[in-house]
This record gives sequence, C-alpha cells and structure tokens, in this order.
Amino acid sequence: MKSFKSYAKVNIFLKIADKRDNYHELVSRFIRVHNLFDIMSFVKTNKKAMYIIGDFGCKLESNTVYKVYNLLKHYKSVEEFFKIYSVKVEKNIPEFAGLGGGSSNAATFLIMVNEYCNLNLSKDELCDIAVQVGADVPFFVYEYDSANVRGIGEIVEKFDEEVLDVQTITPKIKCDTGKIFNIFREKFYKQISKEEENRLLALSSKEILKEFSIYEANDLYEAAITVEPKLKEYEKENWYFSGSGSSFFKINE
Ligand SMILES: C[C@@](CO)(OP(=O)(O)O)[C@H](O)COP(=O)(O)OP(=O)(O)OC[C@H]1O[C@@H](n2ccc(N)nc2=O)[C@H](O)[C@@H]1O
Ligand SMILES: Nc1ncnc2c1ncn2[C@@H]1O[C@H](COP(=O)(O)OP(=O)(O)O)[C@@H](O)[C@H]1O
Repeated sequence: MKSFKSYAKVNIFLKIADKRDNYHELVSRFIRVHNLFDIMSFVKTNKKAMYIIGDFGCKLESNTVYKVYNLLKHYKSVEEFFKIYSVKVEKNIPEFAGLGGGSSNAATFLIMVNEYCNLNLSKDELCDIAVQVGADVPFFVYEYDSANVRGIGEIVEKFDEEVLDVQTITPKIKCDTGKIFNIFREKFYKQISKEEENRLLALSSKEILKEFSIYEANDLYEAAITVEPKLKEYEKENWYFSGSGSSFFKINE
C-alpha cells in the first residue's frame, strides 16, 4: 500500500489581528518543510477496531488522527475499512514544537481516508472537518507549499513563491500554546493594522524575513520567552521562531 508524507510547517511571520472569545485571530504565512515529515500508511492488522501504530506523547483518544476517525466513522465504508486496516505513523516531527506535527497527521489521514474509502469529499469539505480537529489542520489539507492563513486557521489562501530550503532546531522545551497566548493577551497584546496586514500578505517569505527581526516576525515570541526564558539561549542571527514554539528555523540560500 502507498505511503504518504505528512510534512511539518513553519510560520514565516505570525501576527495577531483580533480576539475571538478565548482565541486569537491570526495573520500568518505558513510554509511546508520539505525535509521534515512523518510517514503514514495503512497496514492490514484485522484488529476489528480503529488502531494507530506509532510513538505518541498522548493517549489514543487525544490523538488528532483518532479525532478525525471519530468525525468520519459514520461512513459505513470507513467503519468497515478500519476493522481490517490500522494506520501507521512513523514519527519524525518533534511534538510540542510549533511545527504542526499533530495537525499535519490529522490532515494527511483525512486525505488518505478520502482516497481509500472513496468518500469523494472536496478540499473545502475536508477543510470543514479539519477545523473541528485543530487550527492548523486546514493548511495541511490544501497541501500548499506556501499559504497565507487567517482567522483561527480556517482561511487558507495559496501563495505562489519558490519552495524554500528550511532548517529547523527544536530545543527540548515544551511550549504550552494556551499559556503563551494568555501571557501575550495580558502583557504584550497588540493588533496588526489592516494596511500592514495587506502589505505582508503580498510579500514573499524571503522579503519578509529580510525586513524583520525574530521579535517583529512573530508576535508570540516575547510571550514565549517570558513563559520559557531558556528559549532565549537559542536566539541567533537569521533564525526565526515558529508558531508558539519551541522550534527555531532559518532559510538556507
Ligand atoms: C498559533 C499556532 C500557529 O501555527 O501555533 P503552533 O501550535 O503551531 O505552535 C497554532 O495556530 C495554534 O493552534 P493549536 O496548536 O491547534 O492550538 P489549540 O491547541 O487549539 O489551542 C490551545 C490554546 O491556545 C489558545 N489559542 C490557540 C489558537 C489561537 N488562534 N488563539 C488562541 O488563543 C487558546 O487559549 C487555546 O485554548
Ligand atoms: N498525531 C499526533 N502527532 C503528534 N502529536 C499529537 C498527535 N495527536 C495529538 N498530539 C498531541 O498534540 C499536542 C501538540 O502536538 P503538535 O501538533 O505536534 O505540536 P505543535 O502544535 O506545537 O506543533 C501534543 O500534546 C501531542 O501529544
């Protein structure tokens, strides 16, 4: 059976546009990291119930892949398929890393089930399911190399640009996304203007990084180093911060 690459992402820039209840609306450029991916496949196990093979730092019920399964199991073809097949995930993307590993697995699983169980769902229909699992899942469903992402993550627009060579490092620090957003809201809250938003969304990723420091590119960075001061030890010239961390990245020429 075919195997599927489930890529990591980095946020070239991440700005906050507004508050929405307990969440924050983002304006961000997401790009896929071509040299960092998990490998997913279906394997015949005859387990009679949905099973995920792989090393995860969470229980089955919390796994993003399992959450997708729960949203699809009302399809008879899906229920029948997982009596015979299990899904295998070979993990390479570090967890709690700001690289979207869990979200990427959820999206890849949606794409795999859509194909193997003949659901014939369009990308937009898959996206409606994706948003119920996590903010970053829609980006991965569209399989764009580069995209502008807005809202809580549900608005994804392809951005045409060269594919970049991204290098990442992930300090062994578990960044708690919720805590970082809370500190951001309490201590560092600011909103990007509509004018600046439109300007950034039109610039290439390279142009943005040439112009911005790590602090300017990612609104969550100051909050992240407040919560996890050790992160600052990894600050280096031309390195940037992805999502709510803890990964840093650089673009190789
Ligand atoms: C900010 C990003 C950018 O890529 O960070 P990373 O996860 O990649 O680091 C993501 O959108 C994160 O999405 P995700 O990781 O799915 O967040 P969740 O688990 O849903 O959210 C955990 C908590 O963070 C806060 N939260 C999350 C997303 C958001 N747009 N606004 C928020 O305020 C909420 O308090 C929420 O309860
Ligand atoms: N399939 C999965 N792969 C990785 N992590 C997962 C998965 N499903 C759920 N998780 C959980 O999601 C949380 C964050 O995962 P991840 O998406 O890898 O990090 P981040 O959001 O920082 O990029 C962790 O609590 C992890 O245990």
